[in-house]
Amino acid sequence: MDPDEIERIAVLGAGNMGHGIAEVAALAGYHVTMRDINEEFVQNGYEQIEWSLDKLAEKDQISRDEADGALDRVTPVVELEAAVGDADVVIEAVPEKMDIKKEVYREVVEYAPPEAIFATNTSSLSITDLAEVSDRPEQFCGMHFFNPPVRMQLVEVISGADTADDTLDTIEELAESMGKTPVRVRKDSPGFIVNRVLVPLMNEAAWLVESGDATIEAVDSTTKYGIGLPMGSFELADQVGIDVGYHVLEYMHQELGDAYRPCPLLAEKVEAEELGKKTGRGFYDYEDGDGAQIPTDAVSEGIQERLLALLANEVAGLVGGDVADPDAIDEAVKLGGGWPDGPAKMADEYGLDALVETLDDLHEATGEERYEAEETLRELADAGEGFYGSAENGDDGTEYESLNVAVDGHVGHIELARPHRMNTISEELLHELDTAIDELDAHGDVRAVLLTGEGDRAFSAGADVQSMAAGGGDPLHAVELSKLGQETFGKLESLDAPVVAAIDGYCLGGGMELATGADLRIASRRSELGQPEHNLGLLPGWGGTQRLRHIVGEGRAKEIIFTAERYDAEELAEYGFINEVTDGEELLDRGWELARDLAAGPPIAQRYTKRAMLAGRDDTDAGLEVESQAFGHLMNTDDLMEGVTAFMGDEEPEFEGK
Ligand SMILES: C/C=C/C(=O)SCCNC(=O)CCNC(=O)[C@H](O)C(C)(C)COP(=O)(O)OP(=O)(O)OC[C@H]1O[C@@H](n2cnc3c(N)ncnc32)[C@H](O)[C@@H]1OP(=O)(O)O
Repeated sequence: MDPDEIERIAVLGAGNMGHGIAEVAALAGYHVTMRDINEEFVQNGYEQIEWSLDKLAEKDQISRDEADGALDRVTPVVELEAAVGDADVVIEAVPEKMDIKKEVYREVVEYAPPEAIFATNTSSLSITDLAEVSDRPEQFCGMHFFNPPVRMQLVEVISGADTADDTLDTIEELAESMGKTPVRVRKDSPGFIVNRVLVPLMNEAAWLVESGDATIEAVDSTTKYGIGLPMGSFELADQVGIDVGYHVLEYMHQELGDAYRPCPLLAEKVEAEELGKKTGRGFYDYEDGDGAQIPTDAVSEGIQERLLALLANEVAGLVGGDVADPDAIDEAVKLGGGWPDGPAKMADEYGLDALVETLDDLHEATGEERYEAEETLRELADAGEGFYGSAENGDDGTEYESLNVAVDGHVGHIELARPHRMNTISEELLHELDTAIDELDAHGDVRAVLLTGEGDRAFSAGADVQSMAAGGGDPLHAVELSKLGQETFGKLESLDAPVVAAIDGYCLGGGMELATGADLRIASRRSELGQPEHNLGLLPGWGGTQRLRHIVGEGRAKEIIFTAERYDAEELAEYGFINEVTDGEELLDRGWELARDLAAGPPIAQRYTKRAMLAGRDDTDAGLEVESQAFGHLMNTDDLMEGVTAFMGDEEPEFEGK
């Protein structure tokens, strides 16, 4: 089916996932029938959609008209025939039990049009087994959304044994049209990508404690502050539900063998109905205790190596089994798990040879199958390579992980590319930004720079507080980190080419300090800006105590820093921080327009104007000296001749920077 032909989508199941998927589809403009087995369930789901759309409109993430339009496109039904009778795509999100799902498909085939594609939102069950009970295995695939669908970017698109490539292409385009990022899972393998990585990690965390080799505290401190994942392993298990992870693990154990034998510690928790946050108690106590309080200083190198070794082995299993490539695995886990880096990259950085050695030692000591190194992993380690090849084989161009950097005409574009972490600024991002600024500066064609944040939630929510806390907050390291931010943003500020920051969404803390380094700032109306560092007991340590006052004046700078309030774009336009406020959908176009206009300006005059203004900040005489010297230099330039000639001839000048 051609993706453009899709108009009507049936979503089966109005529970958490079902109503979330229905909402996302309706927001993308599709007509959606949402079906559940009784009036109460389906009505509940509909009310949840209404509530969620309302929240999005309240937060200005969509307009009120868009919210109303999306709700109008959702029809709640109980009759299956009414739900699927004229559907182009049927997305099934009924309970995660093979027999319930099969029963649904047996009925659906009676009513759905023959050309309709079936997509199941299962998180781990076999697509091939489910497809068998339908009458169209080649038009059947997995379409695994993450919870909550309206906020989570990732959709795993999974091939069954007989799925046609066309079907996968269409469902990927459908996911894209819903604003999601699809990642293809080439083979129907238990847990697909994200669960195949996260669930064994949870199991190994439990085995570490079960065997007496580590405490929950140390494992979570290492996971969060050593490896840098968003949550401790036990904290994550409590968040997701220990029973949920346990059942996926049981299924993997059954399908993939003893390497996935669930740790008894997990079984005990499930038996005791201590399932995590939802029951008030899991590995942490959320009712009578303080929940997950994870120390920053209990990181252990041994635990880190063991967890990374397990992760590397899972990645190798997926790559060797031709389920997915390392970059697809990394993208899926970053988007689905909110990880700052993917497991393949982390394993490469650690060194696959060291991780294989760890696995071999553990295998020899315990005989446990999960420590048997995958052939793919051993081969790569023996060849001195990583999942991404060897460093020596890399090409000359810089590869960025946390940024997207491109040159379009005379404009260099730097996009902060950690949308899954609100484009927060990690140390790695600062280093990359430093490199990107140098590269654009040295690039012969770049005459203006545009700075943006990927995604629709944040320009940047500031320093990545979690990675800052890593290492127990070493003061000497923090001094260096502060200097790194100051210098990098200073480099942007003193770049020869003018810089435009186009701000959409949150622009907080270090994000605002970064924007302060730009020459012009435009922001969408819904943006919220501020220096909230005092709320955290910090100060704006990336130049914020100095640079902001030059733009808004000392009084306003103190107000912004001391109150730590969030300001809207209009207010900061009044303070002189924002040059122009636009509607959300116009921001990017306007940013490009402005950057292109500046790129068409006289480069030498622009460069010296920036230098004179910077030099004169604290020393007007120094600034005036730079200004007069520059004025003299300009007399001798082709650009001056071009400017004057164009003016006299009433034409647009074409400056060349000579
Ligand atoms: C020298 C420089 C110093 C600094 O920059 S210090 C940091 C200054 N920045 C802040 O204090 C902002 C902190 N963040 C927030 O206040 C809120 O977030 C927002 C207002 C930006 C958004 O709120 P909401 O829409 O309710 O989303 P959510 O659930 O709070 O955040 C989504 C995910 O993003 C993570 N996150 C947000 N900001 C940061 C940050 N600065 N460092 C690390 N993570 C951050 C959260 O934890 C969460 O993650 P999960 O989905 O895994 O729970």
